[in-house]
Amino acid sequence: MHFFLYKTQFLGHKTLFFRDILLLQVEVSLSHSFSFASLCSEGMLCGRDRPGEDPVDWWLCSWSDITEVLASQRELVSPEPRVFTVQCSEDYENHKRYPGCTPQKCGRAVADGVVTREEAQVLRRLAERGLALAGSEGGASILDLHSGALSMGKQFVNIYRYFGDQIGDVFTPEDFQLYRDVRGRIQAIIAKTFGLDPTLMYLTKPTFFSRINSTAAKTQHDEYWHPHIDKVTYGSFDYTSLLYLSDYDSDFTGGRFVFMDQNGNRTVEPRAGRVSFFSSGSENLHRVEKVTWGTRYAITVSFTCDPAHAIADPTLP
Ligand SMILES: O=C(O)CCC(=O)C(=O)O
Ligand SMILES: [Fe+2]
Repeated sequence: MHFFLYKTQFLGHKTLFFRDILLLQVEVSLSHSFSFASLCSEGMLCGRDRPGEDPVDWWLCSWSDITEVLASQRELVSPEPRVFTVQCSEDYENHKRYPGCTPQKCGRAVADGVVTREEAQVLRRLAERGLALAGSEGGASILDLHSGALSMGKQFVNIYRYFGDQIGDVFTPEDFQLYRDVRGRIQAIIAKTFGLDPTLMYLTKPTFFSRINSTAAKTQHDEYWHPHIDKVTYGSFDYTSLLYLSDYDSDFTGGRFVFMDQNGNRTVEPRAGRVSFFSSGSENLHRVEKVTWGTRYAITVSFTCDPAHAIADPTLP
């Protein structure tokens, strides 16, 4: 159950986190003709929080727990992606527009025909070797081949600097070629699905491998499960994609990806070789369920429309 708080003074909105609960604070001006029912939309249960106590009214809302599976691990979504259109949020209006790239059509899609399971296995082994060099003390570790960031204990090190000469024994030029090739195919399918010019989309940071297991979090970096909006969390993102490198239910349990819509949850079950992609604004609020058993590998591959935020493909030093 997700709880939302509304405050009666419309000055904007912000999202706050409290443990696993997302608090969405919407302030509505008293002069604004305001019907609470219009905020408390479909599927939500609302009530007044601490009535009479606060000079400003707070409303506590819970969103429905109805869950729809957009793609289960067992099915193969191929050759065409399965596309779900959603209305774009206003997030993009506060940013410079880049014709041919800025989302005009928003939504989410799942495609199993872009990356083969064999390719996913090669990338997973790459992630396993890289992350075996260090890793977080908590349950979530990352490896960013672009910046070199690698989780180590409670912090990060630069894998290229820290492991210098050893890097050639861990990654091969063929691994990096596959990584670049796969990111190009993901870029192409996002462009085709959303009607974009692929040459006007740029890879952005962070783009990283993740390894998640059920070990308890030791620092905030390990808390991957909070609901979030990628454009808010990471700034430059316009399109997010996830390439899954392991299978829900056989390699790990928990760890499903959840879109948190106003009228319920919509999940994508990870499947090795599955690419899930979506526009990065608040139309795609999401979270990852806690992993309860096993190890989950994925790559977050992010794209921006702003050339100033572009990053280059990684190369071996
Ligand atoms: O690994 C996933 O399924 C999602 C990760 C995510 O939400 C993110 O990297 O922003
Ligand atoms: Fe995310």
